[in-house]
Amino acid sequence: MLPNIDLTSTKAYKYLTDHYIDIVAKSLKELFDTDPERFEKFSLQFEDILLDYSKNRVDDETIALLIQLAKECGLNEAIEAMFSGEKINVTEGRPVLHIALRNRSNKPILVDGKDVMPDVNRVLQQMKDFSEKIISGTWKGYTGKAITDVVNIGIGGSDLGPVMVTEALKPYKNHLNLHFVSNVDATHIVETLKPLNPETTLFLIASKTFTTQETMANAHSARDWFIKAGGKQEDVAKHFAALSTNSKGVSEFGIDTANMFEFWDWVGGRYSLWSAIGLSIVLSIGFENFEGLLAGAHAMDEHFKTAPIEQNLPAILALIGIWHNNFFEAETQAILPYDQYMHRFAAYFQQGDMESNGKHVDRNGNHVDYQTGPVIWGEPGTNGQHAFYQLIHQGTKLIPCDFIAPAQSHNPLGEHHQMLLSNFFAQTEALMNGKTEEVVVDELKKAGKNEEEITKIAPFKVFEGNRPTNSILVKKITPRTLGSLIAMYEHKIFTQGIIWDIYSFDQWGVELGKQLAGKILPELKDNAEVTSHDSSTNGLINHYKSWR
Ligand SMILES: O=P(O)(O)OC[C@H]1O[C@H](O)[C@@H](O)[C@@H](O)[C@@H]1O
Repeated sequence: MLPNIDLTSTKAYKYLTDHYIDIVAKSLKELFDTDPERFEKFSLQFEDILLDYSKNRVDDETIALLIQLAKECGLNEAIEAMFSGEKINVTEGRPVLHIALRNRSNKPILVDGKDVMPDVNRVLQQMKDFSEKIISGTWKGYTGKAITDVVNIGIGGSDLGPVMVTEALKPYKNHLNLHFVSNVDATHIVETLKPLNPETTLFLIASKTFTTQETMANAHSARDWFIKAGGKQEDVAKHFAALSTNSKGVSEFGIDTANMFEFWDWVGGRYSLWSAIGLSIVLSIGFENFEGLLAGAHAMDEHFKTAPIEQNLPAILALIGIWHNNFFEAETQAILPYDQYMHRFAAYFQQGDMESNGKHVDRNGNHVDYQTGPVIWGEPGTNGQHAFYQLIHQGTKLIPCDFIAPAQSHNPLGEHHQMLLSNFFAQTEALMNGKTEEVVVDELKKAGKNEEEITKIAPFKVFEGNRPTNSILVKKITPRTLGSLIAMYEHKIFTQGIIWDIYSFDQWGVELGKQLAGKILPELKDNAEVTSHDSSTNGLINHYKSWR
């Protein structure tokens, strides 16, 4: 079972509250000046991933206390509970076993006394066989032509992971064109289908539940498009496959269960890219590369499970995050990849983190009296620098940032990569050191400004600095490294959920909107005046009816 704790009553939390007062009085610059070992001390390496967390407002005592906090909150016991298949997703009565999907050791993992690994391996084999046929062109469409385009229809966890990974690993891509349709806005499917030929298009209907409104609507429209273009009902089997836990729903839709790639209720949607949901990834980069991704994640799983907290990358990232979130009262966390291929990484972890830890009820069902999950956001560097970094450097809000960059580019063109990385290094340095008034005045003097001009302009050019950042430098974005990176963030989220005493693996918060939309949909069918809601909702609906 997960440990029962009262976060703010732990000894470590109380010590950290006092310790915070000492730390806020010190600047990051001072911390570096007084400790020449800081980088060595506060950086960790796992395979080809270097995490430098020295540019955070922490000292030896902070780290020791944060580690104590993790221990008092039962992190080690919780890790053991997850890996051994305990039903730690209590509100849904399920284990949490995305780690089984990438368990390359094949050591048995039991759910209700049954090893899940044979099923995991069976579906992986099915994905391998299917993808080889599609990629090699031996699988033919209804007019005998090979598949050229794959459309994944899914939303949330059945979309974001595959989109993010296929983009991040584009250098490994084969000849197949990948498309992703998620939004119920018809524009998404209409625009996607416009250039496609039904004879050479394969649809993957990706939905854990196979009941999600958006996905079902898009799947039906895709099938209508296929039939309208000349495909027959019996041809559907050659052009539609399902990735789901719901075999009944799949056969009711008309997809042959031979074309169904199964997964299980112990895989959370936002943790499902390692499951059959990853079929679009396999089709895009081939099975071997997908195995590389799984192996990277598995290696990180082993590290998370076995490394002591002080050397444990996900745990340290989580603790630094808690320090900012609960003591510095930072509301958000930026994820800033200096890699164009990783442009959906932050969007992916918006779901991963915010759907997991956006909870205000603790594991006893009581309202928490402290902050939980942060707002996650970010864009790739250097684009972000020319958009929102102004606020990070000089705004009134504290924005802890994770900077991520590969040392080796997949596109070594001229000096581009050095330019990119010079920005990566410069930003965290600038955020840490800032620019004092003295330096600003000196620069203005050198630029020939007079006293009056200097007094006027100087305040605007001062940077306070002291802005915390993590730098995550990887050798190269390969399937293995990406797998490790994703798993690192997954376990960071897990660790924080444990310490905040919340359930990270349910998502009741997405239900209310769904229910209400289900109630409103029939009210939109005719032009009768709607009066069943508040005046705003009624007013909006009736106005919509008058305009359509
Ligand atoms: O794969 P499904 O079942 O279509 O769910 C898609 C998404 O639906 C909801 O928004 C949530 O439950 C998400 O966690 C999930 O990823």
